Amino acid sequence: MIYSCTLNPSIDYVMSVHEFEAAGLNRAHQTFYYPGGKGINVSRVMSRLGVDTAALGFIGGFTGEFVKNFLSKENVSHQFVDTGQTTRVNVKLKSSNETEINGPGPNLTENHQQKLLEQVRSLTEEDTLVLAGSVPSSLPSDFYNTIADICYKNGTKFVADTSGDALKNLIGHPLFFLKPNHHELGELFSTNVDSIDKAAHYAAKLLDEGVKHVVISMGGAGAVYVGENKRLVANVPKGKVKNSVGAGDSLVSGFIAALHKGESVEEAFRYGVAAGSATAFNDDLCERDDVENLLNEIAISSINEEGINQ
Ligand SMILES: Nc1ncnc2c1ncn2[C@@H]1O[C@H](COP(=O)(O)OP(=O)(O)OP(=O)(O)O)[C@@H](O)[C@H]1O
Ligand SMILES: O=P(O)(O)OC[C@@]1(O)O[C@H](CO)[C@@H](O)[C@@H]1O
Repeated sequence: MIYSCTLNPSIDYVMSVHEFEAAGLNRAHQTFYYPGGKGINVSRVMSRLGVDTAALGFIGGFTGEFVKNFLSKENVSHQFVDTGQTTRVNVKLKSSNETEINGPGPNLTENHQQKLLEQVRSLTEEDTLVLAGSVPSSLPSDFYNTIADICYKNGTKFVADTSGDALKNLIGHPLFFLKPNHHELGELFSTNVDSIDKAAHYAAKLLDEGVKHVVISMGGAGAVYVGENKRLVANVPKGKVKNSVGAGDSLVSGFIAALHKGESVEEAFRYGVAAGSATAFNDDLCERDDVENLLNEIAISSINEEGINQ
């Protein structure tokens, strides 16, 4: 089973405003409410792609009820630890560009933490855990590492999608899959990753640190895969970007879902990029048909010492 874990879920309140004016009264012409948080997005996409999944994490209050009901309606299983505190609402403001305001997290006690860690301890080598998103400030800063260590001990495949210190502290742990975007990769190595070659170069360093599969997403500029004896590059399909929220999570989900179905690394990479773009071209997260309709538009080439090999 593929589990996701979201330490800091949300309701994503999406507001579209024609011409946003800071410090003025703006009226939205369209609004949506979605369950949010990176792990939850991974599970929603996973389920749409036909792979069994369950969402773990911390949730509470009336907003938490909304998230749970929404997931249940979509047939996404969930086993959240109840915090008794209102899950945050993250504002996604769409106008000529996108502005996000993400709320803080809940106050999580030792008891909450132990309940979640107990669930992680019950996973086996048959399972994959995708831990994704920010760490509420009430948790120890090495909480990702604690979960990574439990997974390593139990043979559970561990996938992480986070940034900043949580990402930095994880380096050196054996990870099954990591998908930083090129900015996050640059931050890790204190450099500017502004080309496919540089992305492949620094992604390979993550392999040396024990990561099995690395994908570097570069927004509209393509994506790079680096794994054992393999370096690949993908273009992204052309289309009108409506929503970048959850595009990275969709890539993670598509890649894991395809590998889980027994696809090759090349096909899983293509599937992941298609899922990312299908979400970018949609108001909500991608549907399976949207993803599969884009597969033909994505070319995968290998990168060798001399550059890209068509
Ligand atoms: N302009 C674009 N055109 C087509 N696809 C895109 C575009 N921007 C993003 N995508 C799709 O979304 C994927 C993830 O994008 P990006 O590199 O922005 O990741 P991210 O920063 O992790 O995303 P997020 O904004 O969800 O956090 C890309 O690999 C691609 O598939
Ligand atoms: O505050 P975090 O945990 O870093 O990110 C949370 C978030 O922005 O990430 C998802 C998109 O990737 C959204 O659904 C959600 O609102």
